[in-house]
Amino acid sequence: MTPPTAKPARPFRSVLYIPGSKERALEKAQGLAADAIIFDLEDAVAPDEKVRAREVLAEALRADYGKRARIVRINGFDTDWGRADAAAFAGHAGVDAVLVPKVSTPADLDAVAAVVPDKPLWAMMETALGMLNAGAIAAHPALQGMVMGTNDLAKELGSRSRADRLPMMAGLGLCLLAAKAHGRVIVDGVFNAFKDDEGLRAECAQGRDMGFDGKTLIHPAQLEIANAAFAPDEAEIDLARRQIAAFDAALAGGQAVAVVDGRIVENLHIVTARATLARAEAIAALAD
Ligand SMILES: CC(C)(COP(=O)(O)OP(=O)(O)OC[C@H]1O[C@@H](n2cnc3c(N)ncnc32)[C@H](O)[C@@H]1OP(=O)(O)O)[C@@H](O)C(=O)NCCC(=O)NCCSC(=O)C[C@H](O)C(=O)O
Ligand SMILES: [Mg+2]
Repeated sequence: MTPPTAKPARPFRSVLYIPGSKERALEKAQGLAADAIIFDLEDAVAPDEKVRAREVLAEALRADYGKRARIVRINGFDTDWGRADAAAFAGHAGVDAVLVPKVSTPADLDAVAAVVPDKPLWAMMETALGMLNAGAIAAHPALQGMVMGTNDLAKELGSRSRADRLPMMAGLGLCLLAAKAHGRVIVDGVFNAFKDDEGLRAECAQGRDMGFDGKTLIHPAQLEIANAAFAPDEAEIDLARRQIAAFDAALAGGQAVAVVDGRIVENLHIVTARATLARAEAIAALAD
């Protein structure tokens, strides 16, 4: 069975990691303004806690998380826990997708898909080999989304942390191209300094400019900034509406080009304008 992997219309502006071992945080997340939650069994859970966290999470996911997408990050299949994690959440009604860490080749996804044939998979993009194979990974039939793992990538590269993320750009760009080419969701990596709002705002703006669908987060205090950064603002919505109206009028007059605010508007710009309005509607629908 191949699970449906077409890019969902739902927004993924804010994707919050929650350690699977933290009951209080698991409960709190039911009321947080996250578009999606990554329930983590991998790096946020200590080795001695892995088995308990799996059991805690399987129970916690029976609760109502509303419209938030529920994604479980399992341990790798090269660890003592990965296969049992996958088996525990295959067929679990409270799980929308399974996130596979450190995906380097499509074969890493094949192995998990064999154990979890009923769920879409997401891939952590965080190894150098994964960057080089991004196109083949994005093309995998079970894949729905990609998550940048910029901490692990920096570790592999031996790069330094910079505000402009210059050392990350090749990897971010390769994964973006791959995700867009195959119609997958792609969300940016975490911003570790979770008390630095200005730094987070700048990194969200950069990610949005590049074309990411949203940002992964590590603390509830980061939600509002990501939700705002990855939503179309009033000016973008207004421009999209005016572009569509002007283009329709141009077409009615037998023209294929309109001009709005001194810039040309052609068919391709209307595709973007309609996508902006659709994103705004999908965000509004979350509140219904
Ligand atoms: C970073 C933290 C360790 C901070 O924890 P803490 O000091 O407890 O924070 P606060 O006291 O400010 O917490 C306030 C309340 O918020 C709740 N809380 C905290 N974090 C979360 C969360 N992530 N989700 C839901 N709720 C959360 C606390 O329970 C408090 O609630 P209350 O009791 O009602 O006051 C901590 O935030 C944390 O553990 N964050 C997640 C870290 C994590 O998941 N890391 C792994 C993912 S990052 C990664 O691996 C990326 C990738 O693989 C890569 O390579 O880059
Ligand atoms: Mg990682």
